[in-house]
Amino acid sequence: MFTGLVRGVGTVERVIPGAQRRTFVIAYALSEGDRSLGASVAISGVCLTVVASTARDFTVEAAFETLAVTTLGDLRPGSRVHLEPALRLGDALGGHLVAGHVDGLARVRSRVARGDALECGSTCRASWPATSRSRAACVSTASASPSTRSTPAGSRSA
Ligand SMILES: Cc1nc2c(=O)[nH]c(=O)nc-2n(C[C@H](O)[C@H](O)[C@H](O)CO)c1C
Repeated sequence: MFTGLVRGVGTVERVIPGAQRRTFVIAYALSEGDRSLGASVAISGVCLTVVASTARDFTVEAAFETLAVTTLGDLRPGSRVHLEPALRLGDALGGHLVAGHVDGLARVRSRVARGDALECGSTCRASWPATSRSRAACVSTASASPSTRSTPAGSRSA
């Protein structure tokens, strides 16, 4: 589980294509506990598993289904990604509980600066789950750091 509060920005160093998945090497010094093999990390809001790590970078793999419903397939060497290690028992929640399981894509229709906040209007696809589908237009606001929290992380223009 995650809070949705971004803890850092990593840079994609390498993208390795595969038949059923894509591998990303991300430059970012996760703490030792957060980069152990099998640890979950939210990469721009998408929960992935660490499959290799060093003191300066770590590696994750996105399966074809993950690539189909997120923006991860757009990542190239040099792309920047939002990072959040998984919550541990006892951590302060801070934000809210987020699973990191992305449902689908939305198209951002508008971006309006409102003081410190950025209001984004987006259109959800009909294929979204019923709970989301009932809201044909979603509007989200973020009161801090508009550039990192303005749109649903991991979503791509539909
Ligand atoms: C823990 C985890 N690890 C991976 C992974 O290593 N690679 C992958 O492709 N998908 C993983 N997932 C599921 C994704 O979070 C999920 O497929 C996306 O959020 C899209 O729903 C999860 C939940």
